This record gives sequence, structure tokens and C-alpha cells, in this order.
Amino acid sequence: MSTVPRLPATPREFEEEARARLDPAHYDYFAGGAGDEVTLRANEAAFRRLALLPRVLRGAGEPRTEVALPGGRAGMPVLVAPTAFHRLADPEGERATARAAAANETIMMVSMAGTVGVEDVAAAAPEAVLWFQLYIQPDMPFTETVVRRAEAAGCAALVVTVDSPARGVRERELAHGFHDLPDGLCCENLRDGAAVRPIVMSPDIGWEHIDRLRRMTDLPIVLKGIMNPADVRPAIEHGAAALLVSNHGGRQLDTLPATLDMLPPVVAAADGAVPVLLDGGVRRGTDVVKALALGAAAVAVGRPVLWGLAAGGERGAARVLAMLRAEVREALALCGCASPADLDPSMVRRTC
Ligand SMILES: Cc1cc2nc3c(=O)[nH]c(=O)nc-3n(C[C@H](O)[C@H](O)[C@H](O)COP(=O)(O)O)c2cc1C
Ligand SMILES: O=C(O)C(=O)c1ccccc1
Repeated sequence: MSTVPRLPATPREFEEEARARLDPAHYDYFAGGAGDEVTLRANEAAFRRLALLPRVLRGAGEPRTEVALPGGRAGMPVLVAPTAFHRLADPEGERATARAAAANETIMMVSMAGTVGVEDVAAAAPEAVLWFQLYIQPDMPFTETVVRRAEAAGCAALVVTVDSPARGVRERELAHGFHDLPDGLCCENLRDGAAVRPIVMSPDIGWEHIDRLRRMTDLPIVLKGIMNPADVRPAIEHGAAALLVSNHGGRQLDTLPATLDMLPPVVAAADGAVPVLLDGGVRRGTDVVKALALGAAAVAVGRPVLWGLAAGGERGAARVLAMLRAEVREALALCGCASPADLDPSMVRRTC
């Protein structure tokens, strides 16, 4: 009789299991943040500081969890954030992640630094809604080549990461001497004929590049890495269809505030013109509901999906997403909400 291995039951257990299975250098690559990891810790801590204040006797009925976004509908307000190098966690890599996202009716943002080409990700999960994450390369003809690949693969939006004019310095990577993918793995989306280009994080990228991208494609553009409310108006003026409040999971500049703490001022600056999403430190359904109460249209998770993938491949990643979906439904129900639209800022309270 064959037995199916037992999967962990909590987010913490998923991370422990992933840590036990991964090469320590790869675990630290996934887990680590920049500098003293102040921002990395701040993201989760901000959720813990906030308490929920449910409403009662609203007769809301069974809650619905789906949300409509510029790049399509998601069955739950928890998307898969773009993360690099999934084949370090599981041989199927991004194919497994896409199937796990599709099984939970959610959207996967496919990293430009993926270890499976975007066409193969799409082919592995034909029902998945994919958004393609792009680092605009200063070589704009090459950037266009990558955009055309994402379009041809059927991606429904471009997620342009704007928090990376340089690569963040992560001391855990330095300690292991982790610089490159092992032999046999590469960034398949960076293929250029027989060669694979390195990803350039360029300080020369400016709003004019967003304008050029806007002219290049009809896909909605999501700007990922907006933290300062002063950047919201220009983002809208330059044609962003949505904003993703993100500090890159604390992996770029250290000592940025928690994303949850910048969500209210960014939402206020957007003033309903575009939906605002958030990532960073989301681990439980209650975290999701807190962000939605403060005005997020949806959230995304990075590391939790990697832990699922490392602990149990496609099945592990799918379980992590299914747990989050069940927790969101439960938290909405216990808050007296029929849908995310019933949440509002009066339903969260700072405790310290
Ligand atoms: C291992 C790892 C790789 C990442 N790679 C990318 C990437 O290729 N592109 C990108 O825009 N963001 C990348 N991110 C940032 C995530 O998209 C996201 O902002 C962050 O992980 C959210 O925080 P969380 O991990 O606490 O959920 C990466 C994050 C991690 C942990
Ligand atoms: O590690 C990261 O956070 C990341 O964004 C990245 C970008 C390019 C290549 C590999 C990883």
C-alpha cells in the first residue's frame, strides 16, 4: 500500500519542513532579507500589532472570497507573489506553483527570474491566470522581446518591479557564497538565442520607461514596490492599472517600514483611481482580512508558497494556498462579512 506523505498543518510547520529539506544556502536565500532584516521582521510584526474588531448580527450569510482585478478575476484575495528560482525548491519548479495556483483559482505572478520559461509554465497549467513580473532592462529591444514572450504565453498583466534600481545586499547570501544557480538551472525567461542574459537591475530606469512600456503593450501594468505615497500620482498619470505596496519582502533596502503601515496613506493617495494590492508578511487569513479592511483590493504571498513547494511540491504549495483560502473565508464569516467589500478600517485597531 502506498501512503501519501503527511503535509505540515501550520505556516510555521511548513517553514520548518522546508528548512529541513532545503540546502541551507537555498533556505537562507529564500528566507533572508537585506541588512539587519529590520524590514523583513517589521512586515510580520505589523500584522501582529493590529487587532480585528468584528461586527455582529449582520446576517451576512456564507462569505464569498472572489475579487475582480485589472488582470482578471481571482477566487480568493490572496495571489502568488513573484519569487525567483522555484526549481531550487522542487524539480517541477514554477510548473508546480502554477498548478497549485490554478487549483485554488488564484493568480500567479510569474517571476522574470523563473527557472521554467513562461511558455512552459502556461502550458503546464492551462487554466491558471498568470501575470508576468518584469524588471525593465535598459536594453529596451530586449525588454520588448521578453514582453512579447509573456503576451504570447497568455499572461494577463505585467507586474513591473520598481523597487530595484540595484540589488539588495543580503548577508545570508554572502555568508553562504550564494551567487548563482547550480549547474543545469538558469533564468529561462532571459534566454537570448544560445545565451542567457543576466538580469540587470538598473538605476537608469525612470518614468519614461513606463511610458515606453505602456506604448509597447495593451496589457495592464501593475507597479510593484510602491511605498511612498508621493509616487502614487505619477504612477497613475503614467498609466499604472494597479499598485502593489511592497518592500520586496525586506530584501532590497533595509529599514523601510512594514508594508501594512504604508497601506493606508497609499490607499488615500490612490483615492479609488486604481486598486491597491499589498505583499509582505502575510501568513494567515486574519492578516489578509486586516489588509483588506485597510483598503487593499488583494494581497500576495511570497515565502509561504516557497515553503509549501519545498515541503511538498505542487501538493504542498496547493495546501498552503488552500489553508489561506479557508482561513480568509472563516475570518470574513467571523467578522460578519458577506465579502471583502464589507470590511472597512473601523474593523481593525492598533494595539501598541
Ligand atoms: C526568494 C525570493 C525571491 C524573490 N524574487 C522576486 C522576483 O524575482 N521579482 C520580484 O518582483 N520580487 C521578488 N521577490 C519579492 C516577492 O515578490 C514579494 O515582494 C515578497 O516575497 C513578499 O513578502 P513575503 O515573502 O513576506 O510574502 C522575491 C522574494 C523572495 C522571498
Ligand atoms: O531575490 C530576489 O528577491 C529577486 O528579486 C531576484 C531578482 C533577480 C534574480 C534573482 C532574484
